[in-house]
Amino acid sequence: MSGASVQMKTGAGAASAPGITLAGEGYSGEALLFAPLTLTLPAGRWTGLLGASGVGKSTLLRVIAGLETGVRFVGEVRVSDGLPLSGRVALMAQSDLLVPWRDILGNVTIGATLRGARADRDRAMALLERVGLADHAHKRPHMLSGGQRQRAALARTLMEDRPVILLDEPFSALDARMRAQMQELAGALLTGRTVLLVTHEPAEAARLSHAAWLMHARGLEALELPQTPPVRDLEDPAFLSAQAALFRRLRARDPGVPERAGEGA
Ligand SMILES: Nc1ncnc2c1ncn2[C@@H]1O[C@H](COP(=O)(O)OP(=O)(O)OP(=O)(O)O)[C@@H](O)[C@H]1O
Repeated sequence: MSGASVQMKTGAGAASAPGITLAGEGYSGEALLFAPLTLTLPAGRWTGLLGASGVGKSTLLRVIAGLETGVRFVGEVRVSDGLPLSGRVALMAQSDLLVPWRDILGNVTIGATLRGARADRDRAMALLERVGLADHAHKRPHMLSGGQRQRAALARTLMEDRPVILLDEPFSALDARMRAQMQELAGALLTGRTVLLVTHEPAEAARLSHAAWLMHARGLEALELPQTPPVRDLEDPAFLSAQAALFRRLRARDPGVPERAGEGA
C-alpha cells in the first residue's frame, strides 16, 4: 500500500458515535407516503433498510442528514448524546456527486478543501488503493466506469471519518467480486460507527447489518438476521438462510400483511 495506512477503527469518529432515533410520517403532496414510524439506529451499529422503490428510504436518510427532501416529513430526529448531528455525518448518496473539474484524488479530499483545511493526501491515496483506484487517482470522473465512480464516492465518504455514516445503495454499481470486497472494506473501516445502509439487496443487508428493517407504507417491520456479528462470511450457513428468508419476505405480495402459515414465495 502506498502512503499512510488507513487507520479508522480507532479514530475519533468511532469513539463518539451516537445513537439516532427518527420518528415521524411522510407526505407526498397531501397524500400519506408512509405512516408514523420509528427508526432507531443503535450507536456504533449497522442498520439495514430495505423496501420497495419509492417507499421513502432515501427520504429517511436525507432527513437524518438534515437535507431537503421532496417529501414533507412531520416528526423529529433525536440524538442519544443530545448534540447536533451537523458536522458528524457523512452521506454517500445514490448519485456519486463527484465534481467533474477535480481528479479522483481531488474528489476524495474535497471535504477538507471545502472546509479550508489541509487535505491528507497520503490517507486519500491509501483509501484509493483500498478501493482499487490508485492507478486512477489523477483521472477526471468522466474517465471512470460507473462502478469505479461509485468506489471513488465510497473512498470520499470513508475519508470524512465521521461517527455517523449514511449509505444509499453504496455498492449497487459494482460487480459481484468487487461488491463483496467493498462490503468487507466498509465493514472493517466503519466498525464502531453508527451506519444506516439503504439497499435493495437482501444479501447485502443480511451480510452487513446488526439489525435490518423493511419499510412499507404502513411503517417498519423488523427483519430476522443471524446472531453472528457482521460482516458475515458469504458461505456462512446462517447468513445464507437469513438471505433466503429476506428474499421470501420481500417477494411476499403485500409486505405490510403478515403471512399465514403455508403462504409466501
Ligand atoms: N424531489 C422530489 N419531489 C417530489 N417528490 C419526490 C422527490 N423526491 C422523491 N419524491 C417522492 O418521494 C417518494 C419517496 O422517495 P425516496 O427517494 O425516499 O424513495 P426510496 O424508497 O428511496 O426509492 P428508491 O428505492 O427508488 O431509491 C417517492 O414516491 C418519490 O416519487
